[in-house]
Amino acid sequence: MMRRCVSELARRRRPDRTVDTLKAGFQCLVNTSSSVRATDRLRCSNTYSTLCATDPDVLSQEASSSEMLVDSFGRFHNYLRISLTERCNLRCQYCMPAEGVELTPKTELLSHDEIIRIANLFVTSGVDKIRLTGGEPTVRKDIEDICLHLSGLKGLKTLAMTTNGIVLSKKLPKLKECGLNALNISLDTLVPAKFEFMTRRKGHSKVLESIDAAVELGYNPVKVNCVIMRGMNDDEICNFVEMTRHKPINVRFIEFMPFDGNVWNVKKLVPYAEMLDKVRQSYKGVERLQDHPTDTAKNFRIDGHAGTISFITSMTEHFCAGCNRLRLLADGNFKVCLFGPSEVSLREPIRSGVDDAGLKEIIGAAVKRKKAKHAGMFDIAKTANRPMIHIGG
Ligand SMILES: Nc1nc2c(ncn2[C@@H]2O[C@H](COP(=O)(O)OP(=O)(O)OP(=O)(O)O)[C@@H](O)[C@H]2O)c(=O)[nH]1
Ligand SMILES: C[S@@+](CC[C@H](N)C(=O)[O-])C[C@H]1O[C@@H](n2cnc3c(N)ncnc32)[C@H](O)[C@@H]1O
Ligand code: SF4
Ligand code: SF4
Repeated sequence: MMRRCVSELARRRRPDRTVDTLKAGFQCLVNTSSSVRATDRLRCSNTYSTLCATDPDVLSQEASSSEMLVDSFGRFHNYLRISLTERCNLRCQYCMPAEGVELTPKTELLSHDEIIRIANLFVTSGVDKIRLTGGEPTVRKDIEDICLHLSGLKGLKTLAMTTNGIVLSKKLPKLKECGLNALNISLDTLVPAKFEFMTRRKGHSKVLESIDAAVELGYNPVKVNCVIMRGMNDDEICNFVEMTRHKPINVRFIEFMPFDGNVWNVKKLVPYAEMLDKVRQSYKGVERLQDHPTDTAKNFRIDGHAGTISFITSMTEHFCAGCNRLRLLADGNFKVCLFGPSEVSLREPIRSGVDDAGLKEIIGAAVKRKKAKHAGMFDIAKTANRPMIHIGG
């Protein structure tokens, strides 16, 4: 069965199909087939390699990429999320407890130079996309300098940021000059009073200003991240869809996920299918787009709208088979899965004088231990992880 599927992939290979599509198809087969024996996995993996062997994109990727970034399911990780800080100028209910979180002492946080050293190691090994997150990345005083150094790393194509937009509009022109070329801004409500309730802080109009500033500066699309919680903002889904009518933005409705201290409950989760239903009841011509195999989002266009909408369905339809993401936390811990509790420190070996080969060994071993998929929302909710503000999404 497995062999037949892989040959089918090979037979259907066409120049207009990207290698990523083939790779994701291959990964889905491996990850979803519980009956696949190790020998079959190997055979499939070889078939996949043969499929790709003549593709110039793959040849060049393989020449520059490292085994360190491939996990035991054949997933290649080209996307590193770096959490720059545990601090934030908001206190979102879904992300952190009201009383705040324990902060790591400053001496145990990665320095600017340590961040650049680790990022450089990943980029020279094949990472071509870095996302800066937090906490709130824009509260770091050296954020422009960090962007400048990271965007200068040879081989990095995308330097992205996820931000709450509170102080972004002022900083954005400089950040763009420093090489920030992709932007996701979080906004969960269009009602100022609700914003204050959800984030426990003021600043709604500043976030709206930042979204407009980002559009004016040519970020396209500006992605707007909207965590939907039942009884809180699920009545605003269509108002957010309306924002895409004239603005070239991509509004992404995110299923509420459980993390330490965010009082997750399945009753507060609005499943993807229900959100999509709501949109379809109010809009005609809602059409699914072709997603990239490594996308976190399921993407849709709506007839006549300048922008698009998406759903990030981590809880009801996970997308782990195409996972290409790794995480470096502000304290220097390396985390291979958003929901995997296991972490390994890169800060300690660096401060004990490890060389790059030693660091690569530590990283590679952690990547190889990565699980095929997360454990499911009910198990995740029972397992100790960190508060989201420490992980960065
Ligand atoms: N389950 C899961 N959720 C993720 C992962 N990466 C990001 N998310 C969630 O997706 C939502 C949006 O995250 P972003 O920081 O905008 O990152 P992204 O979705 O990778 O953004 P793009 O690179 O623009 O696609 C947040 O709720 C994240 O926690 C992941 O690897 N697994
Ligand atoms: C942790 S924040 C860090 C970056 C920045 N402070 C911001 O809010 O955009 C990264 C992303 O995770 C999302 N997020 C936080 N807690 C979440 C949760 N419990 N479920 C789903 N998404 C969550 C936020 O909405 C944001 O888009
Ligand atoms: S989601 Fe972002 S803005 Fe909100 S508390 Fe968490 S880190 Fe801060
Ligand atoms: S839950 Fe873990 S394996 Fe699944 S997509 Fe997210 S980081 Fe990747």
